Amino acid sequence: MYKIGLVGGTGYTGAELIRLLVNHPQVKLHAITSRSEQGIAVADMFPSLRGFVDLCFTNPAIDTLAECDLVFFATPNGVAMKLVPELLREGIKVVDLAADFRLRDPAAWEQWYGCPHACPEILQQAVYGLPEVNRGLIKKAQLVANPGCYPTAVQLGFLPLIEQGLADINYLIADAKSGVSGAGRGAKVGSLLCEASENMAAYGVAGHRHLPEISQGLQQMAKGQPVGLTFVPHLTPMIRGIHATLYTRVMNKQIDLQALYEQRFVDEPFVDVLPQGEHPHTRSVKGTNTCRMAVHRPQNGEIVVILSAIDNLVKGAAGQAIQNMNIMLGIEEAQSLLVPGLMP
Ligand SMILES: NC(=O)C1=CN([C@@H]2O[C@H](COP(=O)(O)OP(=O)(O)OC[C@H]3O[C@@H](n4cnc5c(N)ncnc54)[C@H](OP(=O)(O)O)[C@@H]3O)[C@@H](O)[C@H]2O)C=CC1
Ligand SMILES: CC(=O)N[C@@H](CCC(=O)OP(=O)(O)O)C(=O)O
Repeated sequence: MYKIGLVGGTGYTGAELIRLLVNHPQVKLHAITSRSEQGIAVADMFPSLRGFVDLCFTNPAIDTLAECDLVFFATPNGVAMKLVPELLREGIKVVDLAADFRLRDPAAWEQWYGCPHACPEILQQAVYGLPEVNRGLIKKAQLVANPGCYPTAVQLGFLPLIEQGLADINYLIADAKSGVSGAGRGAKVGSLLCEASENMAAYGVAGHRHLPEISQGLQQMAKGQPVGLTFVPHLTPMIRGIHATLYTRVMNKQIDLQALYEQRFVDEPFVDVLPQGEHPHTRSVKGTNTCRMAVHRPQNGEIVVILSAIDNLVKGAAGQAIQNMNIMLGIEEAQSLLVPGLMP
C-alpha cells in the first residue's frame, strides 16, 4: 500500500481526490491537511465520506508529509512551490494540482501569477501531467504539474490536428465555458447563487493565465513552432463541467477527420470520440475522468470545429491527478477511475 498525503483537503479538488482515492486498492490516505479545520474529522466536514475516511484534518507539516510515498497539493497557486523542494529532497513524489510547476519559464510565471517563482531551479524537472501527450515522462517523474481544467479540454481537443501538422496553428480559437466549481470553494461574490445562476459572461478576454499554459502545450505538439491562440473563458450557470468549442483551419481538406480523431485516441482510456455528427454534453462526463469530444467540419468547409467536454474537478483536476499518480507509481493507469457519469 502506498501512503498518500493531501495538502488542501477542504477544497473542491481536495474533496474530489478523497472521494476517488478511498476505494483505490493500492493506496491509503495517510494525511489530509487543512489549516482552518485542524482536528476536525474529514467525514464530519464531508458527510458523503462517512464510513470511508477516519482521518482528521492536520496542519500541513513537512514531517508528516515526508512519511508519504506521494503527496498531492490541492492548494491555491503559489503554495506548493514553497514546500515541494523539501519533499523532493526527502525522495517523495509530488503531484501539484495548482499552476506552480506548469510553466517552464519562471519569467512567464512571474508575469501571469504576479510574484517571483520560489524555486525556478525545479521547473525544468517538473513534467506536465497530460498523460495523452507525456505518458513516458510522467512514468519517470518525481514531480508532476497537473494541467489546469481549461488547458486539459483545449489541448486534448486540438491534439490530433496539431500533432499531424494539419491545423493552421496561427489561427486557433478556444471558446470555453466553465461551471462555477472551477473557481474553488472559497467564498466569492461571483460564486453566490444570486450572481452565478441564470447568468453567463465571458471573463479574462484580454489575457487569462491559462493562455500561456495552453500555448506552451500546443507549441510542444507543433514541435516547437509558436502558435497563435485566442482563448476566451466563460462562467456558466452549472456546478461542474467545461465545454470547449475549438476552431481552426484545416490544411488538408481531403483528410478524414473522424478517422484521425478515432485513431489518435483509440488506446486512450479517458478520451471518447463520439460518432460523426454528435455533440458531447458536460452532463455525460459529470463525475468521470473522461474527455468526450466530437469533430465537425460544417458545410465541408475549411474551418474545423472540435467540441471537447470534461468535468473540471475530475479530468480537469483530481481524476487526472490520480491518473498521473497511477502512472508514477507503476499502478494500472485507469485504476479506480473508470466510472460511468452521474445522471442527471
Ligand atoms: N476547481 C477546479 O475546477 C480546479 C482547480 N484547480 C487548481 O487546484 C487547486 C485547488 O483548487 P480548489 O480545490 O478549487 O481550491 P479551494 O479554494 O476549493 O481549496 C483550497 C485548499 O487549499 C488549502 N489552503 C489554502 N491556502 C493554503 C496554504 N497557504 N497552505 C496550505 N493549504 C492551503 C485550503 O484549506 P485551508 O485554508 O484550511 O488550509 C483548501 O483546502 C488550485 O490551485 C486551483 O487553481 C485546477 C483545476 C481545476
Ligand atoms: C470558473 C473559474 O473561475 N475557473 C478558474 C480556473 C480553474 C483552474 O483550473 O485553475 P488553475 O489554473 O489555477 O488550476 C479561473 O478561471 O481562474
